[in-house]
Amino acid sequence: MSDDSRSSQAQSSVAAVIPAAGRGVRLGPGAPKALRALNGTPMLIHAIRALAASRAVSLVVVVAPPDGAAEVKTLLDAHALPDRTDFLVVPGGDSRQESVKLGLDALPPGHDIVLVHDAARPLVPVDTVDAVIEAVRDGAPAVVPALPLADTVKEVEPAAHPGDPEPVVATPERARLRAVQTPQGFDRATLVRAHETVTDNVTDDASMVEQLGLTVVVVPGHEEAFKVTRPLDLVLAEAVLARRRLNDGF
Ligand SMILES: Nc1ccn([C@@H]2O[C@H](COP(=O)(O)OP(=O)(O)OP(=O)(O)O)[C@@H](O)[C@H]2O)c(=O)n1
Ligand SMILES: C[C@](O)(CO)[C@H](O)COP(=O)(O)O
Repeated sequence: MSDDSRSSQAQSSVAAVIPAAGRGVRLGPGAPKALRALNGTPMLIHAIRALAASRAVSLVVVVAPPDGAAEVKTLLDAHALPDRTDFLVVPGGDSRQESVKLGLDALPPGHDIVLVHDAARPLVPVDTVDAVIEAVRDGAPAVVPALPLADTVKEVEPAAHPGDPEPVVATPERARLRAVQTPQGFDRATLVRAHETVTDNVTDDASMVEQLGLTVVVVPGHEEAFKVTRPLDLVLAEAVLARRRLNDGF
């Protein structure tokens, strides 16, 4: 990338889309996952604060549960959030991909870099957010934070019937595998094109950019950017928050 284009990217403002429309089936019965409390505060508010902690982020688009946009607007009004950040709330869709697309469609002009961040990753540190933004500003069309795996991974032939044993097909070389987190960062035009082009249902936005044949760059992720998916993740999230409170001297 030339010095000129790098400096114009460096000044471009960053918007974040936060898909928060999921039910949280794997977490068990209750309110939509993003609205459940962690240390008394909704997970979504933690996630918004984590993104808005980056001084580069000037707009956050929250993609609310389809029937929960009004409730989310009320939540945003009721919690302290940075003045320098603007907020929009839009209703989401049936899949994460659809929800992200609805958030993208609501983005006003003027934001050339877009982050997509799961509400279900409420504790991502601001340094990770900034590292993703910096890599996009350095010219990568798509950037994902990721960590090496702790476990060996097996590819299996999925069971035809529940309870049947699953034969192992392969053991991928672990050193080449990464567990991918969010926020994922994109040159906005690339992300829009990916969402307009790719029709299969995928689990993250970066894989849509891969399907366009473009390079996706990995930056170091963070253990605290884990996704709250199952009940034990709530225990871990509360423990991380308790440790942060101790470290902050509260
Ligand atoms: N229709 C959907 C489904 C998911 N998400 C969001 O995508 C993120 C990652 O999804 P996941 O952790 O799988 O959340 P859920 O879909 O809620 O979880 P589950 O599959 O257990 O129901 C979450 O912030 C979730 O709110 C969304 O905005 N719209
Ligand atoms: C985007 C993501 O968080 C990256 O790890 C993940 O793919 C979301 O997957 P889920 O099936 O919606 O939990």
